[in-house]
Amino acid sequence: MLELRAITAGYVKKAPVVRDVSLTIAPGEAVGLLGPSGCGKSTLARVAALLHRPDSGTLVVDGEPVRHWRHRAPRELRTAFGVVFQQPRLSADPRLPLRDLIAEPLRATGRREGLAERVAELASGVGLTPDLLDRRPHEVSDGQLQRACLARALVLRPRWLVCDEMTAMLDASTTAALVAVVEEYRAATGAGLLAVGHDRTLLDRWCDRTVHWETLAASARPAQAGQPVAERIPAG
Ligand SMILES: Nc1ncnc2c1ncn2[C@@H]1O[C@H](COP(=O)(O)OP(=O)(O)OP(=O)(O)O)[C@@H](O)[C@H]1O
Repeated sequence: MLELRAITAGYVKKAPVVRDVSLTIAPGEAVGLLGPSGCGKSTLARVAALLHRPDSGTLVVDGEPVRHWRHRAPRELRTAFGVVFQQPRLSADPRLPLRDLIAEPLRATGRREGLAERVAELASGVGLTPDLLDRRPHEVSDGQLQRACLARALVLRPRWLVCDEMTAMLDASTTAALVAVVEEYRAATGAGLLAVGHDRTLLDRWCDRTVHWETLAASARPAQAGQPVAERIPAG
């Protein structure tokens, strides 16, 4: 279970961009998060993935309240999350060939055994041909780089995936391919998913339910009769 309880977070102490927001994702569940640009979706996603410390509120991961974020978080908790961002070029070291980019988390956590095989298996899974693995980010397309970033997010076999507008820059066929990779991984491992986006149709198809930003702050307070706190839309 991933529980964001009454989270307030932002970048300037007295002007939080996320105020009193609560959201719970059940084990294995896929939740889509929709909302207008600039409302704070990415900030909340970063709190959920241990990348941004909230000003107040509690994040509970699989029953454990989180006390530390970023490099201070315990490694086993940090590696429970795989994160993919909207702009792969901002999250990829431009010096690394794609094979090293994908392997980065394995090296950083000292898991070198079977590294080459794991990278090859994931690269093939996300649709990267072997010749692309020797190229650096500036030598591949956005879609190819995003495939590598997704492989990197999966390489440590996370229990939770946070996809923050993962497909916003991509065409329809690459979008479908990346969503299929995420869903295959989730089917095989039971990982839960928070998918942030603007494309309601995509999120409705992809996720078990889609939540609207406007309803999230209300869910921190007792719901009033007749007031929906989240919208459940059947997948497909
Ligand atoms: N590093 C930062 N420093 C200061 N302000 C920031 C920072 N990152 C985001 N913000 C501000 O916080 C607010 C929420 O940003 P956030 O990226 O969480 O929104 P979002 O809902 O994900 O938007 P979008 O859908 O456009 O990606 C915005 O007003 C943004 O300008």
